[in-house]
Amino acid sequence: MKHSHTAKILLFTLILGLIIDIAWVKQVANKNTDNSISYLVESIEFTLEQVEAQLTQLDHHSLPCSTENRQKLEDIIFNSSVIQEITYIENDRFICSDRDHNNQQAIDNKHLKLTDNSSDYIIYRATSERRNVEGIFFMVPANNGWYQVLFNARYMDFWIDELADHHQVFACFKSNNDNALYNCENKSSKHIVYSASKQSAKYPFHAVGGYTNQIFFKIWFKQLPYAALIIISLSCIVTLTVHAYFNWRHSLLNDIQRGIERKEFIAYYQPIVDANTNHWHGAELLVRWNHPKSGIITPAEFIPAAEQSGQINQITLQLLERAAYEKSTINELAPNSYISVNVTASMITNTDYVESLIGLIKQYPVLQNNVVLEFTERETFATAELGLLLSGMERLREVGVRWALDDFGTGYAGLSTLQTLSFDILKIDRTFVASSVTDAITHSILGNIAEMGLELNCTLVAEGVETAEEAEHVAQLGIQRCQGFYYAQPMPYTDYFAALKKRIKTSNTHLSELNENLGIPL
Ligand SMILES: Nc1nc2c(ncn2[C@@H]2O[C@H](COP(=O)(O)O[C@H]3[C@@H](O)[C@H](n4cnc5c(=O)[nH]c(N)nc54)O[C@@H]3COP(=O)(O)O)[C@@H](O)[C@H]2O)c(=O)[nH]1
Repeated sequence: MKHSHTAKILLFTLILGLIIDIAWVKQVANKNTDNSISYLVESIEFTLEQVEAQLTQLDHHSLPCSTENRQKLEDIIFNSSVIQEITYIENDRFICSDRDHNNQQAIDNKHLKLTDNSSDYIIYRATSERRNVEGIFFMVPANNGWYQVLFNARYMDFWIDELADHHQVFACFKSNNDNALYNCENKSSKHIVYSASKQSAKYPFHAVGGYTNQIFFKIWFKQLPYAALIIISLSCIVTLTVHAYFNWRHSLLNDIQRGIERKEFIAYYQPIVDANTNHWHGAELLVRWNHPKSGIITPAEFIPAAEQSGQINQITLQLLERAAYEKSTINELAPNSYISVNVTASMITNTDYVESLIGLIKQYPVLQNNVVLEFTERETFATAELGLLLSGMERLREVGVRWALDDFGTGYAGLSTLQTLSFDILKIDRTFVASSVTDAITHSILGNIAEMGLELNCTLVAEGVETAEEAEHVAQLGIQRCQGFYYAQPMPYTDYFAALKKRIKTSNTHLSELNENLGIPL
């Protein structure tokens, strides 16, 4: 991998890390705002509840302005640092307060305007003419009038300001008729990124809070050193991993290419067996890489890379060419047996590649009428490609190729696709075979798959048969052929040839007779 690519990945991951960090901080700040606003509303509610509780403890059977009650009002004020005065009001007149007794003074019009609704509680901010102070007036209904509690507005402003600052939000408190109890215009007027509002469940006020650009960047800068450390570390790890992966992949692809040039890819043969007679009808060729340093390498380690890079096309041609030589020897024992080779659907939609397969089969007549090509149902049959696939399959049929659908039952091919492509063989995926013995549902699915395959006039092969029980089970369902470890593991050509020979010898039958038996047509 080039250095410039490494630098680009590093830059990309750093920018991505920063974007994720900003999104994350925003997410946290939004959540924090919602919680903070709830907390602020609860704090104010708690203060008001405490005052209200003290007022309701007063003796309402006696007159609100009795000496005893006024003494209690004085005690409430004495014990509070924020309440400046409590006045009892009736018929729009001051009746008494903690200080004055029965002065019957009329309430200022300004207050009257705010107290003309019928709520249980009233809260507003105004200047007290009598006391010449600015305050928050909280009015609690009592007897036939109201207790008017005067909170020191400056103290409340300071307190709310501190709470908001501590929670890193701006906060405003407003009465329900939008009279500001705590004015935060200066703080919230500009560039609000997020705001939320919460209504008090009990008292007629609500809180609005949120954060501006300025607050957001303050929060963001505060966490930046830690975030930067994490972002830089993760970016380095991701870059190094990607770098290592591409280097590994690059050297794997180079190695595969070298393997192709030196013809290191060979086929292992796994017999395909008659479910009733145990005769070997043919074999599936499974590729192995005979690596000069690592020995035999299984397909899982190189097929995905080879398929992605397209190198699988060359490998398959080499495998078939080698199989042509091997098949000519096998023909001495079983001339009618077939070999089954894995291809991908995309190979068959590639007309040039189809022509090279045809050329190879024509070059080696031993392959004609003896080759089955199989591709997996897991590959999606895109509708646009179905036509190409069909014509590729037809072209290859002309040189005697038969078609098998691998992993049948696990993919997306619908009935109409199966009918259109008209496979000769359906290979039932091993997952259905394995659990059909123990699981009743899979058992009936396997039965249905078998029925469907037979209706489509296909020869059925059960894949992955591992036990005698599974083999018996498969035969009972009318599945004609089996493949799996119960019969034989995939093996090198020489072992396969020796095993085939041994089977023929021990059967104590004439070789010519056997050849006829082995070659049961597809
Ligand atoms: N495009 C190509 N793909 C190929 C080629 N050769 C193989 N492959 C695909 O690689 C996958 C893995 O193959 P492999 O490791 O060889 O495994 C095969 C068998 O060993 C295994 N198998 C067979 N019987 C049993 C069994 O009883 N139990 C069990 N657990 N596994 C068993 O199954 C694999 C064969 O699968 P399938 O092809 O679906 O018949 C595999 O997907 C191959 O397709 C190639 O040349 N080209």
